[in-house]
Amino acid sequence: MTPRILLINGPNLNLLGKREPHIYGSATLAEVEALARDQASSLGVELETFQSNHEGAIVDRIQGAAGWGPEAAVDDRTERLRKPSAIVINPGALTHTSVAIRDALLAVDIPFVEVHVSNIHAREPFRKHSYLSDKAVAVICGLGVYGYTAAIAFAARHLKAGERE
Ligand SMILES: O=C1C[C@@](O)(C(=O)O)C[C@@H](O)[C@@H]1O
Repeated sequence: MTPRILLINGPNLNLLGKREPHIYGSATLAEVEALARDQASSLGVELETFQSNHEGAIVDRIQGAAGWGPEAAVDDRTERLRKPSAIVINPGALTHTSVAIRDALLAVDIPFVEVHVSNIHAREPFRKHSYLSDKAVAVICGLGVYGYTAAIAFAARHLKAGERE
């Protein structure tokens, strides 16, 4: 079965290209997702994308990846669970606050890569702490939106072992 990667973006990342372009660059989220989709298809993996400004919606989507909760991910055709082999997540500001997203990622037991467009260590002190980094397979920050490309390439190559039906 084709490996699947779930790309999640948190609050305000729908404003990529508009918000603080000197920090986040000029590419929009639609462009980032389109590039990620092309990259995934050339790597032979399926990609799902999800963005929300709401912590609970992100928790629901993560639970759904394991077939739990209101967003349970079931293949339309086969009705079988399509659990992703990896999650690539930029939780935005929730990185620095959300025990709930940490707990959801640990509950579903899907390896994840944490991505930040900016270098969170070169900004305000409160951005240095992440509730996810110690549980992430890898953390990428400061590469601009190329960070998503690097994360997907890594996930496709190294996290296929977690492949499940
Ligand atoms: O919204 C964001 C975006 C961010 O995750 C990044 O991609 O650099 C960094 C966070 O501190 C910030 O709140």
